[in-house]
Amino acid sequence: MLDFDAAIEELAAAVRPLATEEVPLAEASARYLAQDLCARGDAPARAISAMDGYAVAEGATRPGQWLTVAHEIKAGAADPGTLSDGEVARIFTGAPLPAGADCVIMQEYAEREGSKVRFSEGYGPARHIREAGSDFRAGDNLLKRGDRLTPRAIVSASAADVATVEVHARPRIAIIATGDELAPPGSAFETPGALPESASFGVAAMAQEMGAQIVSRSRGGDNLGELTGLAGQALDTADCVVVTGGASVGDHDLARPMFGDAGLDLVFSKIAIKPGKPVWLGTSRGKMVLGLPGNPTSAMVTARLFLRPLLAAMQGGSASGQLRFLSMPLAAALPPTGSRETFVRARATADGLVPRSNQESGSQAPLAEADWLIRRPAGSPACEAGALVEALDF
Ligand SMILES: Nc1nc2c(c(=O)[nH]1)N[C@H]1C(S)=C(S)[C@@H](COP(=O)(O)OP(=O)(O)OC[C@H]3O[C@@H](n4cnc5c(N)ncnc54)[C@H](O)[C@@H]3O)O[C@H]1N2
Ligand code: MOO
Repeated sequence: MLDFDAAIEELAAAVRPLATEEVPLAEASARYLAQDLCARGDAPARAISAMDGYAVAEGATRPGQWLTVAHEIKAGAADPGTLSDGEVARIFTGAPLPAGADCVIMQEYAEREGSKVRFSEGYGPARHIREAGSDFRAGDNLLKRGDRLTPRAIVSASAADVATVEVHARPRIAIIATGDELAPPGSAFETPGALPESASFGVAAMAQEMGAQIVSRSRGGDNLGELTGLAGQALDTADCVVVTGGASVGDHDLARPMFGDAGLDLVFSKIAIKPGKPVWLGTSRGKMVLGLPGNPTSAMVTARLFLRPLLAAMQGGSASGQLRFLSMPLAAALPPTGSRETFVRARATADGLVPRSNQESGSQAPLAEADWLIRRPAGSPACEAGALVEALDF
C-alpha cells in the first residue's frame, strides 16, 4: 500500500491546472493567482504622517516655544508646501509631510491659540512618519503565481494598484453519494433501513470553502446501471467528480466500476492511513475522479487530506501547501498506533490538543468538535500529555 506522502506526490503529478481568466479584484476573493503580482508604485508614495498633530522641523522645536501654524495638510493633499523658520503645519494621519518637516508631534502634546501652537514636554523621540516606499517599492513582487487571494492578500493586491488579476478557473465539482441505505436528511428516520446521507454535505462544504462550484449532487443506490449513468452525467459537466462510499472491497462497492464505461485510469487506490484506507484517485475522460470512503469520518478526513490539495492544485496552487502540519502540544495521552499512519481527530484548547474519545471512522457527532488532525506515523508508541505532535487544521 502506498503511504500518505507518496500518494500526495502522485496526486500533485496527476493534476493539470484549469484555464485562466482575468477578473476584477472585487470578484477575486479566494481565487488562485495565475500571475506574479507586482506593485505599480511605491507605498506610501510620499512620506506621510502616522498621527494627527503638527509637522515640525524637530531641530528647531523646543517645548514651550510658540510657533506659527502656517499650513493645514489633509490626506490626499497634492502639494503639502514648505515650512519656513518658526513655522509648523497642522497635519492629519495619512497626509504628506511638507518640505522641511522631519517629525510629527501628536496633537495631545499641543496647546493651540489661534494661529499659534506650542508643545509640552514629553512628546518623545518617535517621529511618527511613514517614509516613502517603507511598505513596498514600485516593482516589488507582492504576491506570486499560485498564491491564494485570501482576505489579507486581497489588501496587498489592491494596494499594488491593479484593477484586475489573472486567476485560474474555479473547479466545477460533481458529487455522487452511493449506497442503497442513504436518504436525504429530513426523511431518513421515518424510512425503515435508511440513514441520513451526511458525508456529501461535508464534502460539498469543504469544496466550496476551497473555491469550487458544486455543479451537481446526486445519490445513487448500489446499482451499477444507475451509477454508471450518474458517472457519465457528472463527467459531462464537472472538472472533478467526487464519489462517496462504495470504495471498499464489498460486493456492493461500485464506486470504481461505475466509471468502467467512461474508462478510469487510477492514480492511486488504497493508502496506508487510518481512517480512510480505501480512498482512491483517478482520471476519466480527462477529469479528476476522487473516491472517498463512505464512513463519514473517513470521508471528511480523506477530503481534508486529498480533496483540498487536489482543488488547490487544479487552481494552480500547491497541493502540499494545503498540508502544513504544525507542531502542537498534546493535552492528553495517546495510545500507540497500528500498522497504518493515523490521523487522530482532536480539539484545540488552551492546554493543547485534546483527542476526541470516539475515534470510530463511522462516527459523525465528534466531527462537529474536532478541528485538528494529529498525524501519527505507523507503529508510533504511546504518547504522553505535553508531548509535541504534528497537527493539521481540519
Ligand atoms: N473486508 C473489508 N471490509 C472493509 C474494508 C476492508 O479493507 N476490507 N475497509 C473498511 C474501511 S477501512 C472503510 S473506511 C470502509 C469504507 O467502505 P466504503 O467506501 O465502501 O463505504 P460504504 O460501504 O459505502 O459505507 C460505509 C459506511 O458508511 C455509511 N455511509 C456511506 N455513505 C454515506 C454517506 N454519504 N453519508 C452517511 N453515511 C454513509 C454506510 O451506510 C456504511 O455504514 O469499508 C470497510 N470495510
Ligand atoms: O480506513 Mo477506514 O476509514 O479506517 O474505517
